[in-house]
Amino acid sequence: MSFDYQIAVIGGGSGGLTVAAGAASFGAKVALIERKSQLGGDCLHYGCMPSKALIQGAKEVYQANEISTLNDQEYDQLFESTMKRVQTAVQDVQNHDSKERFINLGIDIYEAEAAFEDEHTLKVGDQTITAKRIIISTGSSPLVPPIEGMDSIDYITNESIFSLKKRPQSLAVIGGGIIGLELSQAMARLGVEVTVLEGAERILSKEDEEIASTASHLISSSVHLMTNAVVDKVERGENGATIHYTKDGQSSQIAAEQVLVATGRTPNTGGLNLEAAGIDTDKKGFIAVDKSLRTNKRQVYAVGDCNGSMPFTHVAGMEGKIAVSNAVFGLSRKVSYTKVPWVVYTDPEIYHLGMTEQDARSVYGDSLMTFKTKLEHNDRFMAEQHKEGLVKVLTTSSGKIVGAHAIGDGAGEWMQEVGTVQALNKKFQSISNIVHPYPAKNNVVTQTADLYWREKLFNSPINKALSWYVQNLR
Ligand SMILES: Cc1cc2nc3c(=O)[nH]c(=O)nc-3n(C[C@H](O)[C@H](O)[C@H](O)COP(=O)(O)OP(=O)(O)OC[C@H]3O[C@@H](n4cnc5c(N)ncnc54)[C@H](O)[C@@H]3O)c2cc1C
Ligand SMILES: NC(=O)c1ccc[n+]([C@@H]2O[C@H](COP(=O)([O-])OP(=O)(O)OC[C@H]3O[C@@H](n4cnc5c(N)ncnc54)[C@H](O)[C@@H]3O)[C@@H](O)[C@H]2O)c1
Repeated sequence: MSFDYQIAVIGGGSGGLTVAAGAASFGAKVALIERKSQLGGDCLHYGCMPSKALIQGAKEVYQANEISTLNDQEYDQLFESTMKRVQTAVQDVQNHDSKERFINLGIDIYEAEAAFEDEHTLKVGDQTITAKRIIISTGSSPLVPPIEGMDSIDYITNESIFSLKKRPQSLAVIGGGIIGLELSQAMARLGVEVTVLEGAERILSKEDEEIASTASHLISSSVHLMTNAVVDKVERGENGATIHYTKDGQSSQIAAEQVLVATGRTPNTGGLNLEAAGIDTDKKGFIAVDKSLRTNKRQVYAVGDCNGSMPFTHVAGMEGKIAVSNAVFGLSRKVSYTKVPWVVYTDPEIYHLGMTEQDARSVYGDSLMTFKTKLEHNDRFMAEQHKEGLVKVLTTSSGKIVGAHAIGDGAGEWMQEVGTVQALNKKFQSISNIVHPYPAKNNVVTQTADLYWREKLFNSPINKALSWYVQNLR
């Protein structure tokens, strides 16, 4: 049977663009179908890029306010200029992810919504195309919880917050996960009164408990954080919305000019007509895949947010590369998430790799080794007076890294050293032998690795023999 294309990719975001460019560079005939007029997906338009631009702009406003207290008018102006800067940043990256770049790679781009007719055939607008293999990378959208009255208010999500033109006086954020906290802190720094309502016991429930509790303490200096706060109902208020919630059995309410919903993600599968191809989804509607990223239909793969694995851009990229090897070369490369880090871009940043202490303890019990350094014990953080935070690395007794976590100024950058060592299958203590420039922030990682030797030597017979040698023979 002949097909129009060897590979058809549905979705022109982080995952889809990796697959399309990779497959084309190996000589495959590729179709890329994206329903929006621009490529780039959520990360570029409503996610990573605008949020990081906003966070940086807000940080500068915060620093300006530390030097000289800003008034309302100044906050209004700075809010507007920060939002313009966000759009400029997105446009800069957009230029890099232009359609021309992909057309020049020999890819046929279709601007249309794709829907399956069968496992090799797609309806693409008013055309029909066939492909030997199809890779779905349709991403995800904000999951809006079924709270009474939600339809009656003009709530915002990550898809609309970056288009705000005017500074709201107040913002209620439903959800204290990564999106909720990154955006809450940035908005608070831009002069907005922010309240986070988190239904669970703690914010950042995927983070190590000690790290999340440090984050909670630090972020609560600018944002009002409420945990165990279950939103029961929202309604249109005089100037915005009224949010009714129950906290510790007590009903209460707050008013806010804007309400941001940040309560998780739902896959973009609605218009795909997966049933026509007989493609299975899991209970939450994410596309079910095996470790080779294949769906139950062997010629169809799914990568990125739509498969529900780990909703991060670098994961969509990693999965995209594996899907290219498997779909183009017929390999059976398997995906593994054990060495995938992430960063929460609050200030200070949070670095996360592998198991939390709670999870690792349940797997390794008393043999788990925990090495911790508070940033207040490191010269550079002392010098800069950014002493809040800590590093925590979890290893087996032989030094194999099973988890690494940190909260601190720039942690997303300097902690990756631990991730790199883990990816190279080296032991944590090997970092001790690498000379680091003084006083780079990553010295705190070396300090933590030194603790491994201290602990090992302290408990070992070699240490006792050495002490005897020094005391008696030197
Ligand atoms: C506020 C926010 C901040 C974030 N920050 C970070 C961060 O700092 N670091 C990080 O790693 N991750 C971050 N993420 C997550 C990251 O954005 C996603 O994990 C990533 O975009 C997923 O890539 P994807 O290719 O799966 O989906 P997307 O990039 O969303 O691409 C999917 C594309 O498919 C298209 N599409 C959908 N259905 C169809 C169809 N039927 N036909 C044709 N086209 C279709 C969509 O229009 C879209 O362009 C953030 C997310 C949010 C919301
Ligand atoms: N820096 C980054 O890499 C980055 C930044 C932003 C987003 N992301 C990705 O996007 C994903 C989605 O982020 P998110 O913050 O939406 O999801 P999340 O799962 O991190 O957090 C959602 C939070 O909302 C709470 N919640 C759910 N329903 C609620 C309700 N009705 N009332 C109150 N609280 C409620 C949950 O308990 C949870 O704490 C993340 O998991 C992450 O992978 C990554």
